[in-house]
Amino acid sequence: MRLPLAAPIHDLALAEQLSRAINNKTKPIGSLGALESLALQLGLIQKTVDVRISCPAILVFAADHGVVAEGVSAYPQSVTWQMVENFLAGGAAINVFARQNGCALHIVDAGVNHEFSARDGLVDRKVAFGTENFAKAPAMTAVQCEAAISHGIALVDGLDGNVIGFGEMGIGNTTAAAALMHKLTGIPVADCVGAGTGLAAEGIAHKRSVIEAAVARHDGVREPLDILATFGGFEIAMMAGAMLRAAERRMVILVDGFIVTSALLVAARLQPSILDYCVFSHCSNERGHQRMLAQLDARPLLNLDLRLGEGTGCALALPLLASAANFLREMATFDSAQVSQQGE
Ligand SMILES: O=C(O)c1ccc[n+]([C@@H]2O[C@H](COP(=O)([O-])O)[C@@H](O)[C@H]2O)c1
Ligand SMILES: Cc1cc2nc[nH]c2cc1C
Repeated sequence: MRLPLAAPIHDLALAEQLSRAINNKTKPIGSLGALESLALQLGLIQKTVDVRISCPAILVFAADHGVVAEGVSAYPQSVTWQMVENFLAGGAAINVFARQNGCALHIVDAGVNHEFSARDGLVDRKVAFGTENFAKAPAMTAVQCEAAISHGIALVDGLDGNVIGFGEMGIGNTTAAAALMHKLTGIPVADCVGAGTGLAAEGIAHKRSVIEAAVARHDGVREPLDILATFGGFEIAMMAGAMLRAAERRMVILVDGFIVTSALLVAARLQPSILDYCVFSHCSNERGHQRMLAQLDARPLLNLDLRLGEGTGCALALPLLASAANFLREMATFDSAQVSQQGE
């Protein structure tokens, strides 16, 4: 399988041109804070000072996880397909926020343990009816893992816009994400596990022991793609593939919470330059997300104690991304508005 290549966005001359454009706007230097760094990043990604957000889309990747058989989630597996139906009916939080912000929403069945009837709005890329239980066997075969990555790549080729937001739905996927985090960063499992959909302390301790035992069982696994196949999920692998292709196409990658960031961890091990294209929408309340973000040197835009997933952080951060592009394109300069500069 040929993996997409992400070119670094570094360009000193353009960075200077962008900084000059940002500093010439009618505001004290630096006063738009994180929006200024965002505008600079957008300019470097799009290779222009004329930055714009066009046709943003959020993709929600849904899949099931065999490891739920170990009792690692507060909710039953059936919630995955039931929430997919809710997405298709327009009633979930992500539907509300995407509608509110004029963002297209695509629901992808990456591997839900349910037979859906075909219909508009559901993108069928089912690799299998859920992964294997990684407490007992690798979650997926290498072939399944490659299939999921390839589907992710192809899905991005079908998009017209220049911003892609990542969301997911999958009961049990915080267990997969925590295992990936541990394997890819070396951070102790205890610091990677959290409440997920709402486990109490006892449940979190059990989840930790399930992951620790599985990590010991699959001891020799070292390479990022092997780690992904052993502990990941179909939605996580599909997101990793889609992220890699999005960066190759110089799209902005909007990152949601703990699970989406775990897919990015995998992708960044394969292609470190992918991080140049990422905008981190928020810091999730899931324990572990803060440290995961720190591993990636990421500064999230929002801190709202969200822990929902679905791409909700992306939808909420989208207006900030638009504000960054719009201030750079539309604000008057000191010259054009005849406003005196510092010390003039
Ligand atoms: O995005 C997050 O940071 C996040 C944190 C905790 C839970 N979730 C969502 O909750 C589900 C996984 O939780 P769990 O407890 O079943 O592993 C899955 O559908 C995720 O979208 C999402
Ligand atoms: C109801 C519900 C909605 C979700 N959305 C994302 N993960 C979820 C988990 C549950 C349990």
